[in-house]
Amino acid sequence: MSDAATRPAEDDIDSERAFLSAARAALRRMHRSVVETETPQISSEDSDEIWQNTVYRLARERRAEALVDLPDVPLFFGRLDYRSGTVYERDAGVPPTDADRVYIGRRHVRDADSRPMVIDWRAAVSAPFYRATRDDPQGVRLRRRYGFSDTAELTAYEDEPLTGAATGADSASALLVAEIERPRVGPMRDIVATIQPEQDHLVRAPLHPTVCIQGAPGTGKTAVGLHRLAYLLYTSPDRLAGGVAVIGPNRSFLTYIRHVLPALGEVDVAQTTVEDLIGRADSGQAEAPEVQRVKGSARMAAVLHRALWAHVTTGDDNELVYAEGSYRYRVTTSRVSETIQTLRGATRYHVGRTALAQRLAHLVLVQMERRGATPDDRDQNAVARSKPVKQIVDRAWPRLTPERVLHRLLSDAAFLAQAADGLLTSDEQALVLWSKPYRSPKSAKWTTADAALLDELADLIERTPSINHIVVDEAQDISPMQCRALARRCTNGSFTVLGDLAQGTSPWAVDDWRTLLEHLDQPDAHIVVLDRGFRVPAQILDYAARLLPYIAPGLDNPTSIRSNPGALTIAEISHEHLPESLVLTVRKKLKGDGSLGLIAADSDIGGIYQRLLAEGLEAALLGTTADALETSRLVCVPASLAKGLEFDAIVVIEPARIVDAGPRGLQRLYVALTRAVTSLHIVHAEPLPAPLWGAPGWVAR
Ligand SMILES: Nc1ncnc2c1ncn2[C@@H]1O[C@H](COP(=O)(O)OP(=O)(O)OP(=O)(O)O)[C@@H](O)[C@H]1O
Repeated sequence: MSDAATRPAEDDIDSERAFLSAARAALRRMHRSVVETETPQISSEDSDEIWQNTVYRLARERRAEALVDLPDVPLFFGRLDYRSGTVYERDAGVPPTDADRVYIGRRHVRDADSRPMVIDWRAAVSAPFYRATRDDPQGVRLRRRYGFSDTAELTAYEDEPLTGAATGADSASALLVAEIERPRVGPMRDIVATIQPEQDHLVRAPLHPTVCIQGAPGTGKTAVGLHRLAYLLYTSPDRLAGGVAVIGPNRSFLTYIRHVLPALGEVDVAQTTVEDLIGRADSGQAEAPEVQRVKGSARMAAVLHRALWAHVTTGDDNELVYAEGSYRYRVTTSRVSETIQTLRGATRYHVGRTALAQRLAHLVLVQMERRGATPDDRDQNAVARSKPVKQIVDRAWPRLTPERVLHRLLSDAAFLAQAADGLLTSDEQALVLWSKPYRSPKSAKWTTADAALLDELADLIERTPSINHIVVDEAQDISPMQCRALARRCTNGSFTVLGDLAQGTSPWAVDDWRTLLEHLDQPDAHIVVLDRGFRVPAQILDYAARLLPYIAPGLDNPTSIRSNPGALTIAEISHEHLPESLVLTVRKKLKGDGSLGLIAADSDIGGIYQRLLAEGLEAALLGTTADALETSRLVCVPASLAKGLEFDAIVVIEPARIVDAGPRGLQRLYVALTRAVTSLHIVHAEPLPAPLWGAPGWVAR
């Protein structure tokens, strides 16, 4: 597009600035009018009307909040020009203009006569801003993108005429590149001004079916997922009234992305990890990967189902005798057993328990009626709650908690063998069985994998409430049992699944999306690939892609929209000089703008951090404070927490130690190598992992 870009004339910039001021004034007027309009109060003692008053008041407060002008957020970022009369109808007597201009921004702004000044980017009218091309201009004659200073002052624009023949290979927009390369400080920014066509198709894809995005590092998966949610909340508020959530891989990542949705006007979205969503785990309770793998397998669902229902028994001495005055009503053991058999497994466990009490009561009531009595619902409930009925129910269908069932399963080898027969091998059973059982369910320390099992049991016992849409980021790392936990929280809803098979580092990491989508109960999901990288310059991305044949042979090498010949440097240093060389590198890098991330094996990063502090450098250690990414430009990142993050410059220390730190080490290294926006510097004393041998062509010593 740069062939068509124009250098803005000062006059034009002035008139655009004037329009921006006018739009700001209009927004202030809209805000004032909401604040000053009296909310109709229905004066009444009636609780419905009091409720209505509250709803009015809250809606007005929310509307007023949405109309606050944020001084550092530009009110619009783009413009579409159409032939006059294409978009707006002219009022009689109003002289025609040379073009219909549609300004696109983060929200609607209208003038005093209710004519639109700025259109919300999510409105259908805004779609051509992201999608129109010279081949398919959609009526657009010119697309204009604006550049702003950090204080939201309009400083530039870039024009792209869409009339005339396509010129073939367009290079990346200068404003897009400038936006990506704008130095980072703190949390992730929205990309609403520069969403690319392939991303826009995903952002605006319908709510159903589920969309699954396989994307190389830095292709914008997270950005797309968050913008898609903002879009869906705008276009389908009623269908999402039951709730939505964003699931991220860890709390540091959630802190990193937490401002994106609020900047897009969505302040009420729950953002959490799958572990926090499920709850129940004792944080830090470690477990061997091979045990986690068995516990995370979907076969465990059938084991748990059997284990739970094994508690429902018929027995030989279940005769029910209900006494009322001098009368005795009897229900025989075989009748009781038959009732239990019909109910067993037909509903959730606790519903079945209540139903059993009611059915037994009903059998007693039938006898009362036969005797000429006319019992009603109250009598039925009294019998259901009576001691003889309760005794039978407690014996045949005991009250259970998920913890009680799982405690028994993981401590009682015979019970496990019975529940897991034909589902888990004896080796697998031995793996999951506790070597030193906890004394009681209360004293048990539950791991992350146990939490998903408890959640499964909880749902078998009582239905889990469901919401309407879940965005799952870094989904490749989620276990089948965790997928089931998500699926049951979104029974009739849909998902946006984001991930990269090459970045799978958990013991459960999948190597195909269809399997994971089956566990999420979304077999009809659309799988879409994003392979145009925005974050990482080509030199770094190509180098990291040397790992792909080893970690994800089915994936093609990604491409990058940016090239920077000096982006990658590698330094081999002796063990002895490495710490000192690292400090020098850090000092040098800090002279530039933006953020600097140091990534090393988890066991090494603490020492590196201490060394930097001892050298008087101001650094933060990720994972120790919630706001590490905001308090310092220099952040030490344990390799296991690097996922999803990005920094302007990255230093990766001792790649071989990152690889050797545990299973899926090459995948962890791939994540570490792909975090840089501008430059990646690798420092090592130990030999590099074999796939990285051989000079990439720009090695620094
Ligand atoms: N259209 C765009 N305009 C501007 N910046 C973009 C665009 N798309 C992506 N980016 C930027 O590229 C970077 C990478 O985006 P994002 O984190 O969403 O990628 P990802 O695919 O989730 O990466 P990873 O797999 O490494 O987590 C971010 O800084 C994001 O803002």
